[in-house]
Amino acid sequence: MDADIKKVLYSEQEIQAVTQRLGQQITADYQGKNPLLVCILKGAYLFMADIAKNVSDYAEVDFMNVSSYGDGVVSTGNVKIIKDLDIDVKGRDVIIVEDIVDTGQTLAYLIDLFNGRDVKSVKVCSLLDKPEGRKVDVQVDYAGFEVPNEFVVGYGLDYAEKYRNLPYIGILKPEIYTE
Ligand SMILES: O=P(O)(O)OC[C@H]1O[C@H](OP(=O)(O)OP(=O)(O)O)[C@H](O)[C@@H]1O
Ligand code: HPA
Ligand SMILES: [Mg+2]
Repeated sequence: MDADIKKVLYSEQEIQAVTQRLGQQITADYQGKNPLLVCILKGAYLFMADIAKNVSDYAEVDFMNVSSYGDGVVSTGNVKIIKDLDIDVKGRDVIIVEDIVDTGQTLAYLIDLFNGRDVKSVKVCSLLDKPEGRKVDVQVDYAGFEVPNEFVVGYGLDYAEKYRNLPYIGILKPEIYTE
């Protein structure tokens, strides 16, 4: 599978170190608050597990599946809810756990949605941030790594559902999606 990867950006070890750092920051900031960690499927499935293990105070977890890329490398701009949360977010301190913030459209949609559901607070923890991809202005409160304006895969991130199980983050060879 590595044959499709142009360059490895972050190794499994580097990702582990960053999830520890972010987990410790969240623990310090949410002492005694029982935050709700909301995993945005499918991309954040591995990151969520690592973040949750590194938050060493009480936290709850829930899962939401939203999609806007389908099988392509460009956002359709249309964020679809495939599975909603089970837990009521009203009055909760919500932390959205994302794999990547690219155009920012998914995040903007989710923040609006949660504010409309009367959360007490909503913050964002994303493994990757691609600032050059931004179309809407959104803020990432807990960010792992900045990535260049290229299509990246691995550690949860896919192209047409492939590569999610790679243990590292890499740039996908453009010929894979242009040929
Ligand atoms: O900032 P944006 O441009 O909105 O992109 C970020 C979102 O896009 C990807 O989800 P995708 O729609 O590919 O669904 P998936 O997580 O199931 O792959 C990714 O996992 C983020 O949720
Ligand atoms: O670079 C990316 N890779 C995979 N999924 C994505 N969703 C938004 N940007 C990306
Ligand atoms: Mg995807």
